[in-house]
Amino acid sequence: MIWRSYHPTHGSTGNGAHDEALHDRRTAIDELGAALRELVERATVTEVDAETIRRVADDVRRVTGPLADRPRGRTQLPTADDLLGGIRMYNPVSGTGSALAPPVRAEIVDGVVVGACTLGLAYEGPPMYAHGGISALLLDHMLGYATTASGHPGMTVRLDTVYRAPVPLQTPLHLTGRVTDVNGRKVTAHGIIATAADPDAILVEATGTFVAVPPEKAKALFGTMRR
Ligand SMILES: CCCCCCCCCCCCCCCC(=O)SCCNC(=O)CCNC(=O)[C@H](O)C(C)(C)COP(=O)(O)OP(=O)(O)OC[C@H]1O[C@@H](n2cnc3c(N)ncnc32)[C@H](O)[C@@H]1OP(=O)(O)O
Repeated sequence: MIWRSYHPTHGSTGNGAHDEALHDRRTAIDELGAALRELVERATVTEVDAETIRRVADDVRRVTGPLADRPRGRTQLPTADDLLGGIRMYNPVSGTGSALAPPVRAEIVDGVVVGACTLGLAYEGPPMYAHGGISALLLDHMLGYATTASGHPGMTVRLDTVYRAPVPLQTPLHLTGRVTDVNGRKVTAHGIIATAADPDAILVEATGTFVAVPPEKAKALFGTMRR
């Protein structure tokens, strides 16, 4: 069963005009995110001469100017986000507006979070393969998604990662995350990275411990957050 698809254009408030404007904003953010990811990837793989690189750097600085008009600080949520609905446009793993995210697409199939992405050369660690920290990032996200979807959201307090084989770049990947134990405030989850072509051959696996944040801690950590 597909329980939920994590896509930025989902969600409705019941207010037609507001929903349309929100949908349009998310679509625009999605478009800019895709363009930024293309820029990052092209800038990573290019072997053009230094003069061309400098010219592009100047051009990029010029075009980003209009985005500086209305910046938000760290206590302000993006207006396009829906925190409780799970829409985070700039999440560095799944956010379609993020230049850093692959982005991972994930959904719940029969109680397991199943994700897909392809990592470009911008994520390179050892030549031709993903940086180990990127694999840990993807798995932390998959496990966090699984704990949230199971009704036991929490923050990562521990992530044990086992690297069995290098993760190839420019190759469709298959990721999973599932909750394996709930013990009071503590939730344990497990996930893997494999290639889509051979999903049973585990390249990286991780076991994580997540802890529900008690109200007083939540207030101290997130109390200054505003829309
Ligand atoms: C609706 C559906 C939508 C679905 C769509 C959603 C998609 C959404 C995807 C998002 C996916 C994001 C996934 C990324 C998730 C992060 O990246 S979270 C960011 C990284 N993590 C952090 O910054 C957390 C830092 N840690 C902390 O702030 C504090 O530890 C916490 C979490 C607030 C807990 O503090 P505390 O309440 O003082 O906890 P404390 O009493 O010390 O410990 C509680 C229990 O945990 C245990 N514990 C604590 N630390 C550890 C440890 N390191 N190891 C083992 N046990 C530990 C303690 O022993 C204790 O156990 P018991 O004694 O109760 O048996």
